[in-house]
Amino acid sequence: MNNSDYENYIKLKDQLNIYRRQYYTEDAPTVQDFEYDRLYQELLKVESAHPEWVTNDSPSQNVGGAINSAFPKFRHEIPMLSMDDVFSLEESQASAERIKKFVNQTDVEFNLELKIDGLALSLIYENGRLVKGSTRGDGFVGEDITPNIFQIDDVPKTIPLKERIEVRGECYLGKDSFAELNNKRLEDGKSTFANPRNAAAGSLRQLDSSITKSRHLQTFIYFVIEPENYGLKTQSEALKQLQEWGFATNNQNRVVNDFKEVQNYIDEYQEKRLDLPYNIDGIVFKVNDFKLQSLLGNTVKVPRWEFAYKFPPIEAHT
Ligand SMILES: NC(=O)c1cc2c(N)ncc(C(N)=O)c2s1
Repeated sequence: MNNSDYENYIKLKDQLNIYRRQYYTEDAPTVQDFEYDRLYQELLKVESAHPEWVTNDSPSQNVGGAINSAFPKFRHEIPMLSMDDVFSLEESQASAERIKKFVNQTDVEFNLELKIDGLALSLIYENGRLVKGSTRGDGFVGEDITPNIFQIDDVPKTIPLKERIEVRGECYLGKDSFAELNNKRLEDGKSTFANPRNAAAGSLRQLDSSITKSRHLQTFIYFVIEPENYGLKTQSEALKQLQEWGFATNNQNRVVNDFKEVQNYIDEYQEKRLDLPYNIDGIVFKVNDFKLQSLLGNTVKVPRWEFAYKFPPIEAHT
């Protein structure tokens, strides 16, 4: 083993852990997402060549980040996993082929959804009433932010379902609300947020709920946990049911069967993303059939039945 290779790996791992703490815990990253993604892919490459170097504190062994201890902790009954990222159409095609091979089926339907640039959240309802809201945290233990969730207008406080249910999605700040917030902060001589995702995270993880209320946060809910308990058979059906229950859902999803349709969807939203009223940073591929999702299951860190295609960074036109 070349000592400097190992030393460079440790330096890369430590640098990525600093970036993660800034992004997930301090809501104030100092590096752009695409730069973080590039370094993270480099770490994965080194670790696949040297698995014996991998330790528990590596970013590849953890989801999300440390939590703000000021909030009560909330242990997720089912871990809130992240997902694998791919960075090209070819890689997304290869991932889709691997999934088809795993289930030994050539005609697997995928539900394509916009990847919202926000922060993950979980909502739990009992007897039709919202009883718990939490962040992802490290995927296993998140922050109980229930009082703040009640301040988000588009989160239904009651739903027409008596059974206990957990749903998950993304909390985000729309582009206009973000611009208004930063202009107000500039007028008040305060620091501005680097981007809507950090502003949403900083607003949702506020200890003062009235501040959360003032920030006009929004949500897109896109997961029903244990959907078969509610008679749901596919992801596209679950999205429709979530909307009928009163959740804010993103209806730009598309069920696709072949790769031409995937290419069309990616091209369409790579164009449209600049005009959408919220930030997206990619496309989520989900196996549409829940029985196939169960067959595929999860690896230690990510589901096998979903992955994200990440758009290239938007060129800043100076
Ligand atoms: N599993 C994850 O970490 C996800 C993250 C996201 C995201 N940021 N936006 C949209 C979706 C979606 N439509 O499923 C997912 S899924």
